[in-house]
Amino acid sequence: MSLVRLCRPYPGLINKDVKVFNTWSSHRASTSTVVRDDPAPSEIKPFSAVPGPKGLYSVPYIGAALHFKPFTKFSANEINDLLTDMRKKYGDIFKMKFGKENMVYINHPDDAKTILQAHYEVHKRISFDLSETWAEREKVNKGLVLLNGKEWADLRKPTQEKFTNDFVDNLKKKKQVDDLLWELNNYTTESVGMLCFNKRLGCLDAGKDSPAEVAVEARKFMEVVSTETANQNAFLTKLKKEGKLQEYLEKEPNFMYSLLADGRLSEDQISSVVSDLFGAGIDSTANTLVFLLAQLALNPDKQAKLHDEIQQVVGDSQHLTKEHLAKMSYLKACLKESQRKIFPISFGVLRILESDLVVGGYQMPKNTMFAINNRSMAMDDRFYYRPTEFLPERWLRETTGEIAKSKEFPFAHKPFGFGPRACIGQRFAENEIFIAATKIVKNFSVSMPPDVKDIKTTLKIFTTPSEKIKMNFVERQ
Ligand code: HEM
Repeated sequence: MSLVRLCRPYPGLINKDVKVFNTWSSHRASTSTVVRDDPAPSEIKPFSAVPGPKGLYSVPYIGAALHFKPFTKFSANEINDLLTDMRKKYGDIFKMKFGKENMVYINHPDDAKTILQAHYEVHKRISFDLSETWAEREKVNKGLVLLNGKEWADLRKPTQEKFTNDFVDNLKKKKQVDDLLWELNNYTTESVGMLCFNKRLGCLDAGKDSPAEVAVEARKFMEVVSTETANQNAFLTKLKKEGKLQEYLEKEPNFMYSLLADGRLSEDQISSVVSDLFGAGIDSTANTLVFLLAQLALNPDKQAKLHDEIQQVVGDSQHLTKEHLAKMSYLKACLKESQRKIFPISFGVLRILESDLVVGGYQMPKNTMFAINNRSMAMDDRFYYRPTEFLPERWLRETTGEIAKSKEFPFAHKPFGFGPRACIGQRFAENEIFIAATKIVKNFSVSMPPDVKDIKTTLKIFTTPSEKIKMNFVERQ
């Protein structure tokens, strides 16, 4: 099983009959350039009228390949530039061949809203791995949904802080790192490993073979998951027999126990849930942290502003509390802005329609595949003031005027997706990122070599830097 399969947030495909549901876009933007009227029913156009490349480009499989080198200037890695080009040519909705199907690309927040808010019963997924057997995993899905919410995200806060401190101590010794993503992979593996297995994996211990290394190799990765699941199961069963389980759980809330206690799930199924979480939780958060720290390094004025906020809110306190985090609006704005500048999911948020739907004036039939082109919207000056700049201020509650126009288009930026199948790890990831960023910026001034002016990315499920990121960590006095 590939790590892509484990990490991808778009597991397999299932088919069920669903009700017909019709709606059309209702968002009203106040910015004159983007106000759009809902079409009268007589004006609704058929799917065949959705614009897009035609002729050879619409031949299954071959059509998609013709958009790339050597036929055009775009490499596969530059698909987002190609899509932005297409938007300029065809407008906010266009379709292109994706294998043998059509993929409809959505470039306007109104239409993104219509699609994300539509009614989905089964949430078919667009799979990147044809060997996927979702039916197997569907049985455990309810477990995942039950886990959605604040409680389990809070489970690991105290230990999270402990190993964030270890991570910071390591950085104090190192002073600079040549591969920031690798360091952060260790941090996020430790973090999500603690969530999944209730124990430290030792990723941050000097001189030890890092489980993060193990995690990038799929076979060993599954070994870690199944061994730890079995260990955890045995441990909890022993506590239960000894009558000590309740006491243990009160002191040490346990994520895996909530799955084991569910009774509907076998150990294999729990391994499957946990491997999803473990896989999805490593690359996603590590890359997001890399880009956040890189943006702060590239924008020292914003870093100074964040440091001021941290000093004001946290001061000399050794412990970060949730009250501290609640007050740090600039920190949250920095993360949101960093995710806007570099959208974490390379392909954007994807959906398959389960019933007919009018989107942007077109009648889209059931089973239409949509890609919300978040990256293109993020750089669109109809929705963002000076979109190429890192401006966390645009997200602050008190900011008004043109700079804040992004707040009128919440559906342009959904880095964790939306609705019942939105990211299950959002709160956990945000906590992890906020704690790490606060501790790092509190302790260090971060910078990159002076010749680095921007971050280039490469196309993976989770957007990742195309080159190793070197970062200096200069301890603050
Ligand atoms: C910054 C970090 C992360 C980002 C940006 C991110 C983003 C996403 C996105 C965009 C989706 C698809 C949502 C949709 O289609 O509406 C998703 C799904 C998912 N994410 Fe995350 N994620 C992150 C961290 C995590 C973590 C830490 C975990 C686990 C601990 C996790 C577990 C999952 C799972 C299991 C799904 C599939 C949910 C389902 O299909 O019901 N993610 N994520």
